[in-house]
Amino acid sequence: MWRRVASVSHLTFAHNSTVNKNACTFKCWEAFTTEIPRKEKTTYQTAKTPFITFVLGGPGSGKGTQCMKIVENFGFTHLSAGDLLRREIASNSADGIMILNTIKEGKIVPSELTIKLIQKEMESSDNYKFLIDGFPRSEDNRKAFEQIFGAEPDNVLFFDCPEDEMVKRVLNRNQGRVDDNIDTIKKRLKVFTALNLPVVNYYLEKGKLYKINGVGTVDEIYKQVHPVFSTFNFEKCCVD
Ligand SMILES: Nc1ncnc2c1ncn2[C@@H]1O[C@H](COP(=O)(O)OP(=O)(O)O)[C@@H](O)[C@H]1O
Ligand SMILES: Nc1ccn([C@@H]2O[C@H](COP(=O)(O)OP(=O)(O)O)[C@@H](O)[C@H]2O)c(=O)n1
Ligand SMILES: [Mg+2]
Repeated sequence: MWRRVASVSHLTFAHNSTVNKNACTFKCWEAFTTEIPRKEKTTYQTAKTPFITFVLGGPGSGKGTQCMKIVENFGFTHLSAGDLLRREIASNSADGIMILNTIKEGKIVPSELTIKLIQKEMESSDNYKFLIDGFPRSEDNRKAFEQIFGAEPDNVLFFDCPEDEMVKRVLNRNQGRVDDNIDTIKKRLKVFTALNLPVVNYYLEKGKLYKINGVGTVDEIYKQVHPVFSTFNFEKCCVD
């Protein structure tokens, strides 16, 4: 039932969310009903079960903003695929120019490259709760992740936001991004509809999708997000 993935060696992956949830519940029980000797605590911390949430939504739908609030409240590590790719451009890596051109065109960077960056961050993290923001952006992203990690996300958030609202937000974002201009936004919206919505539908059919109304104030939207995670009792059981 459990599989250890060699490349993410400090994390133990479960095959489905039920198993993961039960593992977490068990740890809560353990932590609050027994005096745990130091040795057992160490064992628990080295055999962590990762909890993975994919965060999906169109450009400007509020993914990054809501991720910050989830991090504050539940102690997740936030991995934004776009931020990791932009960091790769800034580091003048061999792939930097290709990534820059792809982002300028609003297209999707080859899956293996994005996954390699995500994987590196997960490997170097002591945490086991990960928000993977802006990924998977295509069925190819999704399938490649499953193949490389041998795991699926525990749950998936989808911020549903009308196009005119997303365009307005992106044009006001002021982060100096090469893709936050009207020409690239139009391309990104087309890519979102053609390539990302099939991923959203895939997780909807699997019963893993939490569709969030992305219109309203940040706090109003977060009110819908909080219950998705509070059911897992992270605040109590998952203090690192
Ligand atoms: N609920 C909201 N209402 C208005 N503006 C928002 C809201 N949520 C986020 N923003 C702003 O919209 C822009 C895009 O948000 P961001 O979180 O970066 O979205 P995404 O990561 O989905 O592209 C940012 O400038 C952010 O401050
Ligand atoms: N999985 C991903 C995520 C982002 N990207 C690229 O990075 C760009 C910016 O992604 P982002 O997630 O930072 O964008 P927002 O939705 O936050 O505006 C995308 O438009 C793609 O060009 C990608 O190729 N593959
Ligand atoms: Mg973002």
